[in-house]
Amino acid sequence: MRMVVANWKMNHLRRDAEAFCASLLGAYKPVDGVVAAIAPPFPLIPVVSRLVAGSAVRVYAQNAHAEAKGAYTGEVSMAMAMDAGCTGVLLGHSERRQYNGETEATLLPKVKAAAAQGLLPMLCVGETLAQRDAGATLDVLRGQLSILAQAPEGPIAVAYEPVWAIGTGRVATVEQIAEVHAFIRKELLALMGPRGGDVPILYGGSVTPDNFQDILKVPHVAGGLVGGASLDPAKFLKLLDIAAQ
Ligand SMILES: O=C(CO)COP(=O)(O)O
Repeated sequence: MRMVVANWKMNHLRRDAEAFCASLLGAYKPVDGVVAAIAPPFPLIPVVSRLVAGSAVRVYAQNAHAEAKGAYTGEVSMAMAMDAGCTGVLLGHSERRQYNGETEATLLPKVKAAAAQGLLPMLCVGETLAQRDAGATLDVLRGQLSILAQAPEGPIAVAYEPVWAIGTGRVATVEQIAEVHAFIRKELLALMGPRGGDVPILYGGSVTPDNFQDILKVPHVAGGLVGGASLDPAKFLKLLDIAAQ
């Protein structure tokens, strides 16, 4: 199975989402074994969900809270995300680790809450440039993945996004991706047992239609988590086409 996930981050207003979905759905031909998902900002989740209803396109949240409800001003629960039309949720994106203090301690309850709600948790991991330069990449990833030793039952996905490749146009080399994805697979098997072999591992970081084909050829790469290029429906469609090949 392959996945192409559009992470819109904090971009687009309703009119942009409407135009995007009109272009996408006008040309999108679902292919067995290729999952297409859009992760819009919270206010656009119901908008996009309504627009893609009846199509094969899935909607994910970019984050959600671990608690079921209560006095958490500004937060959105897993149940709310699902109620608005989501089937999955990104967790631990590097921007949330950087700006919102997400750590393994906050992420494990979120992974559990997502799974309990029936949302696909997609745990994002990745090293900074300083960590890579210090030779600490695999240690950092080992730490970020460690919470999956307590992974709940049910499907789970992982996205490897080297922080230095996000929004920089500086894509990781296929050798770098190959090394890390093989390492992540080994860790998942060690942490989760045989089902760690089935966890899709996506690559993210300056994915474009120009480099996606080569990235998908790397062993243990199950797709792309795409930021910038996913804002353009033509590019998102091209990425889906490439994933279908
Ligand atoms: O962070 C990303 C997706 O979650 C990657 O963003 P870019 O594709 O813009 O580098």
